[in-house]
Amino acid sequence: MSDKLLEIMAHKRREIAPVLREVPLDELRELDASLPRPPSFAEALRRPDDDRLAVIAEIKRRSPSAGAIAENASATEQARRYQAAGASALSVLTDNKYFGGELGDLRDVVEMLRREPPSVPCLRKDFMLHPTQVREAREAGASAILIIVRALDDPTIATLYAAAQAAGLDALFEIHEEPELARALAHGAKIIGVNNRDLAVFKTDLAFSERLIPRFPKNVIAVSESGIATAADAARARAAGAHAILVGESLMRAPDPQALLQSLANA
Ligand SMILES: O=P(O)(O)OC[C@@H](O)[C@@H](O)c1c[nH]c2ccccc12
Repeated sequence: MSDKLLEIMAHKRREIAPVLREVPLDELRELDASLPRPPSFAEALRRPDDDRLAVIAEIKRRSPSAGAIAENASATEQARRYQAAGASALSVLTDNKYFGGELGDLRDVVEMLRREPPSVPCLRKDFMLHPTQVREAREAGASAILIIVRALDDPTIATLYAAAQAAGLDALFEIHEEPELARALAHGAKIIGVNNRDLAVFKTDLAFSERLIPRFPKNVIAVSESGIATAADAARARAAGAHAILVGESLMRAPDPQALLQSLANA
């Protein structure tokens, strides 16, 4: 694990310590049954029959690699733009210290999307460690959580995935290198994203997607994440076999995010 990822995970562990408690699977099942059903993340990502790439559009104010991106962006305003451009799903950063987001952003975006259709599924983008965070995600109205394989041991991944399934949430398993693909598959991952960003040096390289996505079993939904800024990048991800791309920084910085999103989807 890179130093930065280790640092972030250590911070996350301290941050959530005060709210940690045991969360039985039955409690998550009851919670799921008591709340409105969120739209399906997995369904939204399967390549539609017109063969366009699904775009997961991310709301991210800053990052350790880029620094400030759009510090004062309104999450709901940005979500409206993505929705209007036909984003298949949204990714909402809820980590505050490193990414400038909060759980309230996810709540606000979900609420806006409920009031103003069409509904779009949301991924809670955060560093998941414990079922308490899964519970928070479901309460906020997320459709999916992120499981970063290289940041977690296998028992923790199993616990998180079981919690997500009990809560009615999909999980995006994030990998970066070959051994993590085997680990994700051993857990029964149905949606796997290749992070093109090497967290050790913060450089992005689409070659990671090109190497790994062709090794996915056919029934797995493939996502290419990070470093996608142009239609040519999106076309590379698509040629590698990606059903979906996850795009943050370039959409947050774009003067016209709708036009960029559409050009990526049509690449
Ligand atoms: O801004 P980019 O390069 O388009 O990348 C988006 C997304 O892939 C990136 O934000 C990301 C990938 N994995 C993460 C894990 C946590 C936080 C953020 C991320």
